[in-house]
Amino acid sequence: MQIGSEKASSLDLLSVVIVSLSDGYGLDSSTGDAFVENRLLIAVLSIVIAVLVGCVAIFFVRRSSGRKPAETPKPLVVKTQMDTEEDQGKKKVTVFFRTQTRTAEGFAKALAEEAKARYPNAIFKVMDIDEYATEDDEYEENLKKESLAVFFLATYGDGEPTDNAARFYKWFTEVDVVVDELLYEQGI
Ligand SMILES: Cc1cc2nc3c(=O)[nH]c(=O)nc-3n(C[C@H](O)[C@H](O)[C@H](O)COP(=O)(O)O)c2cc1C
Repeated sequence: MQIGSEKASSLDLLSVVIVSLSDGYGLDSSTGDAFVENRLLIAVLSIVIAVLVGCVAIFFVRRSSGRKPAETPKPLVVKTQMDTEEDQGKKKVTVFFRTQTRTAEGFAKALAEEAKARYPNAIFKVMDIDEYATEDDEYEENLKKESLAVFFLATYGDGEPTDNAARFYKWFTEVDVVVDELLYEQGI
């Protein structure tokens, strides 16, 4: 080790520290000596590690710079068979049911099956009236889109609607009053 005459390398400095530490803490002096003797090996290992770290860094930098910015996903528009058929100008017929013990549902499905077989140019759909709309306004909005609507509605008590039709029944009777008033005003 030549400190003073030539500029000391960092390995020289490390050797001095390890030798003095091994002396100072009463460690086996061979530890420090072994380090000093294997300086070349340590130097080579340090270079190899530095090169490896550099390669890994370059790899990550290239990978991140090569990545395209995330594109905003386009809304997925899937045309259902129903949409396509509607585009072709087919009539849309919905068979509604309201039921307590499923008799009306059975009738609605039977009618739709029979009608499908007889009228291939129309689209038939069977639907629980309770699932047709979530808001009252939607009944009118959706019904306007139907070419034809058929209702199988079971009644209970004194001609009262079933539980699953209470909301539709309320809307329908209110609309009925409005329609009656309009007809009355027009003298019909
Ligand atoms: C307790 C009870 C009350 C009924 N009340 C009426 C009624 O007020 N008016 C009516 O037309 N039918 C009434 N029905 C007949 C049902 O509407 C009929 O059985 C219907 O097919 C039942 O349909 P669902 O199985 O789809 O619920 C009543 C039936 C039961 C069992």
